[in-house]
Amino acid sequence: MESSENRNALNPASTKLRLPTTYAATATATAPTGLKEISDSQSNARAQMSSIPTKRAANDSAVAPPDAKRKTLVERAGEPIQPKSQLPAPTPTSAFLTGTISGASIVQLANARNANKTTATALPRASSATGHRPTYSSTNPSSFTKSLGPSSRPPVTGLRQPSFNQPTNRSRSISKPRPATSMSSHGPSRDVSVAPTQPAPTQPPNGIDVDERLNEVDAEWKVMKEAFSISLQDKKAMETAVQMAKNQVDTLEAERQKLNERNELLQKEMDALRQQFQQLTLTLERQKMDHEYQLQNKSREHEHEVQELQRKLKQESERLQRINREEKDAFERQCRADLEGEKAKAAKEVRDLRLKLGAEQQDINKSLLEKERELRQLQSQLDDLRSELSQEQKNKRALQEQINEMATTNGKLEARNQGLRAQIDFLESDSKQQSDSFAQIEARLREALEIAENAKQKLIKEETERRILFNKYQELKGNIRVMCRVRPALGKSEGNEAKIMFPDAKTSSAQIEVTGLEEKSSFGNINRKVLPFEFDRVFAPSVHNEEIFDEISQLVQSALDGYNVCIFCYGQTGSGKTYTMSSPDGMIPRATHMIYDTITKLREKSWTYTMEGSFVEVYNEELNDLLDGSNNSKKKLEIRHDDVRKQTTVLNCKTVALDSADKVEMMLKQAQNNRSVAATKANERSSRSHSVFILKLVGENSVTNERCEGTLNLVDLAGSERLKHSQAEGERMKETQSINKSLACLGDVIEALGRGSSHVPYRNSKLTHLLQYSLGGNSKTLMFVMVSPLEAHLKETITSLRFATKVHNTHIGTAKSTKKAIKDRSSES
Ligand SMILES: Nc1ncnc2c1ncn2[C@@H]1O[C@H](COP(=O)(O)OP(=O)(O)OP(=O)(O)O)[C@@H](O)[C@H]1O
Repeated sequence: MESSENRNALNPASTKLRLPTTYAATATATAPTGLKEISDSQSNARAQMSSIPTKRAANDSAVAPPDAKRKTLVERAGEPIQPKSQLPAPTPTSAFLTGTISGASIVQLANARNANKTTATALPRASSATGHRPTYSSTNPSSFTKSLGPSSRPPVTGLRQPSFNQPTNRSRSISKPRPATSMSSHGPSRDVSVAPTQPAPTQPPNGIDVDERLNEVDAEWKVMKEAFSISLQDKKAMETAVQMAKNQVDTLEAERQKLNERNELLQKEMDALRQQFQQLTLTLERQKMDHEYQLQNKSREHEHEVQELQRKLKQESERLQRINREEKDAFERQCRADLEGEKAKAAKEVRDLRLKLGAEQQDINKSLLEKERELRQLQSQLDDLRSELSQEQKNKRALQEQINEMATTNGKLEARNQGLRAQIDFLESDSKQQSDSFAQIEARLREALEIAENAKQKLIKEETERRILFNKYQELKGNIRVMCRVRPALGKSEGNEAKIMFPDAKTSSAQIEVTGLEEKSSFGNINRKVLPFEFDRVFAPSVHNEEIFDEISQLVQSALDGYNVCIFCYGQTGSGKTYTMSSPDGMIPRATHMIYDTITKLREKSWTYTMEGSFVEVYNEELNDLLDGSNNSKKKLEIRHDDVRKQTTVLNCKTVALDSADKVEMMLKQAQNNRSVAATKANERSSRSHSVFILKLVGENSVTNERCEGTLNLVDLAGSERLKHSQAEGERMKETQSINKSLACLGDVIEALGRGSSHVPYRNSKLTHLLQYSLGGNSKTLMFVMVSPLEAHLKETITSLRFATKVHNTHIGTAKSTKKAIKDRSSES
């Protein structure tokens, strides 16, 4: 792509305009690149050229302005060199100017020319004015060329003719031959033009010294010659530059031509394209019209098609609706037929089922009869087992007697052995008779030992059998048993006693009848209902703890046999729970004493037992260790269950190894002190928490390698009185609410166990969570419902008895149905 500068340079018009100022442009270094390159090759000329315009300018200012038509040196340099014959005859002015281009001599010559123009006589005046004498002798300024020729040279009188070829001493420097270049570059006409510079020696009229004049002329000549030489050099450089410019112009002209041609071509192409465009526009217009026409046609066609399709669709839709209606009718007919068939089939099935049910009903009745028979058999079995048990107990006693006998026999034998040994010693020195008697004695001794060993083995076997039978017996009695105990009135200060009927000691009845509160009938009569309640056993106020314990000792035995046993006392405040459980002759001390005795006896049967006790309370749904007196360092107790061993442990709870009976008493005392006690209006010193005495029993038999792990839980529940009755407030009210909630949870758990529910809500309260493995399952539970004998407590007594009845009705075993029947009667009455 060409730059704008180059494009300008290539413009012929601009080039033409610039050409006259080439030198000035060169001096200011703004010439086009082509020119600059050319000038660079002419370094010498360029240096001189640069000075030329300055000189010329100086001359122009000094010399009169030239004729307007006259061409400048540069212009003329651009002109082609004409043959000599064509050259115009140089005017004196031009010849003069050609010879004197620069320097002060030119000014002088100009002055001289002006002087010549005016008058020939003015020359001396002018010379005198300038201080120089005129160098021209010619009086005809209009024919300057003629004066240059040798022929025209005027003769010099009395003077030696100056010769250019033979210079005199004065003009030695001038007469030196000019350089060949200088000479050769100028034609002969130039030589001719120089000739007029030789002044014709004239004799001045006023007698001026000719030699002096000649010297002056020589000097002037010399100056002129030098100026001429410089001018020639300038001319040559200019010619070269002009030539180059011409070349450049030619090149540019050629370029311009090319560009013109190209421009024309492009113009033509543009015209062609314009024509093409017009044609295309026309074509497009035509095509557009065609398309629009086609589009309209298509649109019309599509409209027709759409109308056709809509018509077809309508027809198809009507056809499908018709088919659908027909199918629907057919399907409805089919469905009705099927329904009728199904109905008939179902009626037949109903008839069959009725027949079948009748048969099944008969079967059920039969099986019911059979069950009743089985029940009777079981009852008789139970009786048999009971008799067996009594028999076994008799056997046991007999065996025990036998063992005792054997032990005495063994002692006797031992004594006899001792005697025999003495006899042996005595008879040691004796003969054969002595040794025979000794052998006899030894054999008898072995026999006696063998009998003793057999008796022991039999005893162990009997013990195992006894355990099995005992457990069966316990199971038959029911795994949840409820007994009722009514405490005696402590004095008249307590108030009137309620009317309670107890069972006759001679009968096996376990029914208690409580005469209820006064009720006013609709006729205004005052009635008192008699409310009967039946439990596994009822203890009258006269019954002591000893007799109570006799009843529960079997459960303690079960704990020793490896069962989890839970005995708890339930009842309102002051009904005798703590008395029954923790008094000095209560269940806890008696149980531990019994356990000690049994453990000691069981040692003979190769059973070794360890016993650990802990005592905790549940207060406001929080577990507290009753054996840890230091309240500050109390750690939070956590319940952990071992699902495999069915055992419960309380983390961070103090456990005491009960290796002596004294430790139990100490433990109970400490627990009593630590137990949360608070005063309520219902009882002066009332326990407001549930206390649980946990006895862990682990037994191992070294002979049979048996191991048993049982737990005995003796629970003293908090008072069960209702919130309204207790008139508790603030903290007491919170305690009472908490107690009631946990007792309700206990009832729910027992109820769920009785129903055989898959989910037993043990976790609903801390108490039931703690006793999880001692309530239900394979464990044995006994609940004592404690009753106050006072009239004032009658309402609470009835509530407690109803709760206990509910628990009692969850009995598992053969007695359950009987008890249920009794319960139904009681509720009816
Ligand atoms: N069988 C009984 N023979 C003699 N006195 C009894 C008998 N039962 C309870 N008592 C006495 O009755 C009072 C209240 O008994 P106890 O403290 O055992 O009641 P409680 O139900 O444990 O009350 P709380 O739940 O408030 O502890 C005590 O003085 C106790 O000695």
